[in-house]
Amino acid sequence: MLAFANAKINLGLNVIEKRPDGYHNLETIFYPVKLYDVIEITDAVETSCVIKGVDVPGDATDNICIKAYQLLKKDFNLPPQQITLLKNIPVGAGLGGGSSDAAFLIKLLNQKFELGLTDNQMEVYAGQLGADCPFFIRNEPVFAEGIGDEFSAVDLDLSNYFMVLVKPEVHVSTADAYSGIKPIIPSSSVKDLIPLPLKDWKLNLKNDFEATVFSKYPEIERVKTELYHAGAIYAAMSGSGSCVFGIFEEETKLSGLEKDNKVFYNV
Ligand SMILES: C[C@@](CO)(OP(=O)(O)O)[C@H](O)COP(=O)(O)OP(=O)(O)OC[C@H]1O[C@@H](n2ccc(N)nc2=O)[C@H](O)[C@@H]1O
Ligand SMILES: Nc1ncnc2c1ncn2[C@@H]1O[C@H](COP(=O)(O)OP(=O)(O)O)[C@@H](O)[C@H]1O
Repeated sequence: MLAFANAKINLGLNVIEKRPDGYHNLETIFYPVKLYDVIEITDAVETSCVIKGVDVPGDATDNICIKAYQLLKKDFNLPPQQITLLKNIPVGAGLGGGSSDAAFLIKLLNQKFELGLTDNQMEVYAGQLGADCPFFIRNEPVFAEGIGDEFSAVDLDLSNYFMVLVKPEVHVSTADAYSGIKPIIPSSSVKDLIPLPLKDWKLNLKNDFEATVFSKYPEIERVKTELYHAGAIYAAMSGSGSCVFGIFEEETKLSGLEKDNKVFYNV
């Protein structure tokens, strides 16, 4: 049985406060994008994870897919599975690839073994694997609050635009990005800015991680600048980086950017 686990981008991201548990309350829009990992589960003698494609740091036995399987196995009598992951989503990119793999594996296991879990129940399991994971259960554009796990619907459809993702070689650790941030209550909520015409996002919609991440890795800021030079209506870093996305009205080619970066078109 197969699943196609897509990436996400963040449209606006305000880090509001640090919580007593060390996590941060934030507000952002999660928007699914058409860049996919492929996950296959098959019955096996022993549970294992085989990874192909993009290199994932660490041992396959520590992969978040194994953690997702073990989490459900605690509550359900699951037979051993071979999990084959074809990794296409860049790692440490702010695209939520690992979180998506975990959420889609929960959905696959629920379907294959007819566990009868509702979306709400799967979101609770996903939340135990990472703050970003619950979003990928319903996988629809949402305004997210709390640690990124409290959702409200948002009416947003970018399918008439062209989206370009650029992944600079540098890898940004999410925990490091949060530790470099000074939380602040924003003057305007992302929720109130998103209904603005797209051409006004550039001056209004910000990602709080950009200042500290750009000062440490100027090459990421250069990518954002180049996307604007190429005609993007809006460009920003996704999440804690290092991926930068550009939204265009017309199809575009960015010949200069392909040299030092991985570029994905029309995702
Ligand atoms: C920044 C965001 C924005 O969407 O995405 P990415 O850029 O990583 O994709 C998320 O908040 C990342 O969520 P996720 O990547 O699932 O985080 P986790 O694995 O749960 O946590 C990694 C580390 O980030 C910090 N963390 C994460 C989420 C949060 N709301 N506050 C935090 O302080 C904690 O230090 C935690 O130990
Ligand atoms: N299936 C997986 N895909 C990607 N990363 C994984 C996976 N399993 C575990 N990881 C670990 O999670 C970390 C964050 O991964 P990822 O979700 O790609 O980043 P981000 O939070 O920036 O979107 C990586 O450093 C990686 O070692």
